[in-house]
Amino acid sequence: MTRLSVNINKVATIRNARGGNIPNVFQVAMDCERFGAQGITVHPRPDERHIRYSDVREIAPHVKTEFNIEGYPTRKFLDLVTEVKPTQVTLVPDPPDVLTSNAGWDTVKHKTLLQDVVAELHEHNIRASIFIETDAKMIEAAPETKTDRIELYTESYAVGFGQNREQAVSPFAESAELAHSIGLGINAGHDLNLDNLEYFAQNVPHLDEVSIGHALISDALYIGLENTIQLYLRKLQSA
Ligand SMILES: CC(=O)[C@@H](O)[C@H](O)COP(=O)(O)O
Ligand SMILES: NCC(=O)COP(=O)(O)O
Repeated sequence: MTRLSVNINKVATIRNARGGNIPNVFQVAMDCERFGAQGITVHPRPDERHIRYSDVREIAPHVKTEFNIEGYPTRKFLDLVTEVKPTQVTLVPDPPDVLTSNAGWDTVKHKTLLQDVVAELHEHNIRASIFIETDAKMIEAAPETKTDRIELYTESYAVGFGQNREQAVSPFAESAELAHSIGLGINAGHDLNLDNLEYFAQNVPHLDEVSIGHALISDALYIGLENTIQLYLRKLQSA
């Protein structure tokens, strides 16, 4: 079954808004696992607008499921991840000032950079994943980086889901088949939610993990974190 990795960035957004330690990001990570999450995802951005480097250092030794750290591979980011050695690092081509992730890697143009970074992650026994769009050329070039997985950037699916779900999901189903055929593991994320997740998981084969944050934490404001995680898990179980 596809693993659910809960992205807790937005818990840190609320914490930072008042400058204290409420909500306690570390405790939320531990509770997400207790409520059934099969992974914890964080995205420490250069401006630390939400997840701080100190959060990563506090959480890392205590995650019992899988710890996935996302980010652009600056030296500072790589020093952090090779220090804490999470299960997985997801490389994202985000410039520092971007509102949120909005593009996948150009695996042709940035082949050498990605090869070097993936090699460094592997030296520290960290699984590598690269954030990518449903572009066959980009996916076909991904194995040359030696990455273990790709993460399909699912914003276009979320945007198109309401209009025409079949049309929205088909590029992702095709991309997953292609990726699987060339030996890549398949993750997915960005703007997945309670409405669109089940159909995605039913129609995208070989899906190892989804990482979900913004919608899940927003849902938890209404129905509670434990109920929310259980609902997302049931969507994946019924797929
Ligand atoms: C890579 C990805 O799609 C998400 O991790 C996204 O980057 C979330 O980042 P924000 O929580 O800063 O929007
Ligand atoms: N990799 C996607 C992720 O971690 C969370 O994205 P979102 O659900 O906050 O859009």
